[in-house]
Amino acid sequence: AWGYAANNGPDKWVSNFPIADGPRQSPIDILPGGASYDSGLKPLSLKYDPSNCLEILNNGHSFQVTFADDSDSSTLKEGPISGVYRLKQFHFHWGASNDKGSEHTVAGTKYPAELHLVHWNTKYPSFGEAASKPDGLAVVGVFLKIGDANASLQKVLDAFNDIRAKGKQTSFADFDPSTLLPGCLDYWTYDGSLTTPPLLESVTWIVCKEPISVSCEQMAKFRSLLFSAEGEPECCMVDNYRPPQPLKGRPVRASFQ
Ligand SMILES: CC(C)NC[C@H](O)COc1ccc(S(N)(=O)=O)cc1
Ligand SMILES: [Zn+2]
Repeated sequence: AWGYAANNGPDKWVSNFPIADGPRQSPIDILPGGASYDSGLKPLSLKYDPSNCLEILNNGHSFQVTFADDSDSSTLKEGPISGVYRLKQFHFHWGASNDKGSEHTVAGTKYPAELHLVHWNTKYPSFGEAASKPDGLAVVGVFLKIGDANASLQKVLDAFNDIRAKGKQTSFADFDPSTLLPGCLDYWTYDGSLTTPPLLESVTWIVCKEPISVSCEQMAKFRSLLFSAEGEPECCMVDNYRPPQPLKGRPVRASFQ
């Protein structure tokens, strides 16, 4: 099965997922100078209902917080998208040290971690259906930068003791993911893909320019999770990021000047 090790990592994915060499793969290195300001881009409209928060789980690649998506109570609208997209889950990617970990990079700069808020287009019946459509998903990416401890993030990290190993999950209620968003919602946007297998080219990427803070101690907590399941040799969950992929002529637009 795919992973992030030398024998099953990003350079090996193309053998089982040939779309890995496709025309709209993610992540990318964002060059601010190469992005074009588009005054037609609207501000993001993110409205989340904490009561939709269901559980937190270690899926062996990252940890994710899953939301009830059977109504339009936690949604993304406006921005570069048309229609209504529902929040399905959020998760992170991070490094073994603070000099790497994000998937998108900005003029070559890597952040220690990156948050992904995954939404699906309600013109389709489900996340699974939407995931195979070119306009099926919209993922909001937020960079994490070393600084003050993040009180909102700490609530998520406090649940880690129950999900240390692959396959573990626990209930996680009443969390408002908007508390993880930066104050300024200026963004870059481009057409891309899932950054893990099946690497489907169905994602409108919306990457926030402003990072949120995370402390060194909080980053250490991320690194206490395991890729491995209980009873297997322990393997720390670190460096679960795909490196930037070729832009292949895609435009990157900016919502700000
Ligand atoms: C094809 C569907 C049904 N299954 C997909 C699977 O759940 C993985 O989903 C995802 C969802 C989001 C991302 S990312 N890092 O691009 O935000 C990657 C994989
Ligand atoms: Zn992701």
